[in-house]
Amino acid sequence: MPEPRLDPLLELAGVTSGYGQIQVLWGMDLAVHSGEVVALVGSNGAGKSTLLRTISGQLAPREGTIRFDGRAIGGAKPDAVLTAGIAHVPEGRRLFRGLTVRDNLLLGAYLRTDKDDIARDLAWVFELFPILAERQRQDATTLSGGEQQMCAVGRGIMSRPKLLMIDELSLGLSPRMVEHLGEALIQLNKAGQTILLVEQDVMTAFELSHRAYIMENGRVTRAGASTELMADPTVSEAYLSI
Ligand SMILES: Nc1ncnc2c1ncn2[C@@H]1O[C@H](COP(=O)(O)OP(=O)(O)OP(=O)(O)O)[C@@H](O)[C@H]1O
Repeated sequence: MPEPRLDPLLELAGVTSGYGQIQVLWGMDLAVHSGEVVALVGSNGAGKSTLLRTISGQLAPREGTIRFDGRAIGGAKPDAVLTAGIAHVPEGRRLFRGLTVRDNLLLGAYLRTDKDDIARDLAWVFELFPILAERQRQDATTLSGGEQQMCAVGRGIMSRPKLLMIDELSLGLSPRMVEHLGEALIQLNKAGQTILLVEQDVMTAFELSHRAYIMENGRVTRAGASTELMADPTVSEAYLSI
């Protein structure tokens, strides 16, 4: 994996967020540097998806700041966040029924006008996931679970994001498929893509990332280099056995 640069591309400081009366995030601090893969792990309900929704503009932070690429983006609408360069691959893939794989992928580029580059990026997605090229005329919702995840990640890539956020890469997939997707993510990162990965499978998360944050009840409880967290007995006792 390439060495990350030092300037934070994404920086959260003291972010609180939630739904109506329910507060989920309680002062989140987090940084992602250009070139890094950063994993966010933690048990069910820790607030990982809520954090991604708060970054991508589906939820507005109640307190704290979110800076991306040198600008404050906290509270910006989803389209503005996407235009600023953050793509969010949601949990559950959310592909559009009645649209082909190709059209679902092209939807990721709906805010772009650079036709030649869009064609080049589509070819790149097909290089990363050759099965999608084979199935490009098929209704995307008839793909297998793993292929749907490839299509969802591909749709994220099609916005040519500076930061690609993926919620639960491995959810419901076979170990072989998770390995295949993981290899594609490593290839993507080697090509320069910065990635923030939410992942319940802690081993997969550590293996794919440079650094990781462990979240519990809406707060960061541990953070560090993934290799160090993996080797830490208190972490392995708490997370790697489940
Ligand atoms: N739309 C919503 N309305 C109200 N509460 C919600 C909503 N979505 C999530 N929550 C609550 O927010 C808390 C955090 O959920 P979130 O999905 O962010 O956790 P998570 O860490 O991603 O968990 P999981 O790994 O199970 O997806 C949970 O208590 C959940 O019930």
